[in-house]
Amino acid sequence: MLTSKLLTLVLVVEPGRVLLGMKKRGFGAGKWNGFGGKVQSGETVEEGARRELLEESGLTVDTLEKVGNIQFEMVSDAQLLDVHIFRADSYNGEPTETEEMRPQWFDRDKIPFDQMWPDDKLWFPLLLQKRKFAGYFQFQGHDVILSYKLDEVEEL
Ligand SMILES: Nc1[nH]c(=O)nc2c1ncn2[C@H]1C[C@H](O)[C@@H](COP(=O)(O)OP(=O)(O)OP(=O)(O)O)O1
Repeated sequence: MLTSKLLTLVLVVEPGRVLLGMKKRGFGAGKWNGFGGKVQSGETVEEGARRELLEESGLTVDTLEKVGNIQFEMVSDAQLLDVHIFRADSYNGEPTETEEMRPQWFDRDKIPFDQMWPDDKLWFPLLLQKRKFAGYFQFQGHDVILSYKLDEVEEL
């Protein structure tokens, strides 16, 4: 049976640019990504998102907007990754390098999709346009998408 692991991902967006972090270790190391990780027992998904954002970037946010939910299946792994994606349009603090992530701003038209998870280029345009989405991606390894479904939704 497929069980699933709850994960968060936060994208901090300013009018012309997006903050990404270079993942220095663990799952997805070597890729630019939003900030996030596993939801711990006893916390809500949003609490987990705020905690991971602070741990990985040094930032806090007043408002997190739920923008996406994607399930990832890695073939030969019995556990689905259930990733809840949030957008923050303002933040407090200064982006700070941590043991896990090196933050860097990218202009909206220079997002390094070739150094990101390959699904990101499909849903980033929706996130940047403040549209909500839900999806499912089946991966072989970390670079090949075998199949996927991605839909814009009204509510998450
Ligand atoms: N295909 C994908 N596209 C994407 O954009 N983000 C993904 C992704 N698959 C996973 N992620 C995100 C979700 C989450 O924010 C992060 C993985 O979580 P973690 O950082 O907790 O993993 P680690 O194994 O490094 O955890 P720790 O051992 O707790 O540090 O990668």
